[in-house]
Amino acid sequence: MLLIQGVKKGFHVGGNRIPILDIPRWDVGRGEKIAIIGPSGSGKSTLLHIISGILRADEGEVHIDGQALHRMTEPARDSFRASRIGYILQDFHLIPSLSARQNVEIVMPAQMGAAERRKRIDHWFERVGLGDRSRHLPSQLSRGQQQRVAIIRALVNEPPIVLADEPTGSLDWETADEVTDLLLELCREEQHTLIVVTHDLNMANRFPRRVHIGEINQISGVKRLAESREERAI
Ligand SMILES: Nc1ncnc2c1ncn2[C@@H]1O[C@H](COP(=O)(O)OP(=O)(O)OP(=O)(O)O)[C@@H](O)[C@H]1O
Repeated sequence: MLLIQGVKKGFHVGGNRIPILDIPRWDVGRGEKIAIIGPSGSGKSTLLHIISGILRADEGEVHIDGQALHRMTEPARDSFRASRIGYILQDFHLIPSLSARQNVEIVMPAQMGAAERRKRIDHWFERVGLGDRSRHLPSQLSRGQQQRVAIIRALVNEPPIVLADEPTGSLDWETADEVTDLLLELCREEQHTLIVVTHDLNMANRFPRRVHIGEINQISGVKRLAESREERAI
């Protein structure tokens, strides 16, 4: 479902290229649920950005669901992301002036009829236990409830792959556990592939597969520093 091959990514800072990712090959099967763990600055978010097409790798290939992301133009990647990838962030990124249900509705296909849209939204809000809250503004919801709305928004278009960057990072531990269980449950029901980046070992331990970023990425912090020094010396 996901294949990354020969991917390299670096950032230019002050005239030097700092290598961040060097991934010979990483394969993820359809429906897998994976938690990626590893130290701060080791490239976990950068990896998610490359999988989602927000960032382009300097070299290498990214295939999702049979599509070659690395060959797409930026607008094509944007539209692929909108329709085929669910993305969940630590800070929810809900639009404050829209109700919870409107925050979901804006990502749904424009050609879908109003009645069908309403039915799907009602179903999802019931499913995550927010049946009576869908007309509330984000500011009227708790953080855990806001993350549930963000989860609906990520899943409502039935993307084959769901990516989450620290989805429990701003929740207390009890709410974090609830949100983790809900996310895993929904992704199991719908057979989504789920890749989560997290510092929360409690969250990671709930996943059937945990991967340390060092198993995927050949560049460690020490190597990164050494390589940027070498490049500076040339
Ligand atoms: N746009 C950018 N320009 C320069 N350097 C960047 C840029 N984005 C990320 N970096 C650097 O790339 C490295 C990896 O960042 P990334 O956010 O992927 O790490 P991470 O493992 O997700 O960290 P954390 O766990 O703290 O979120 C860091 O050293 C960061 O400073």
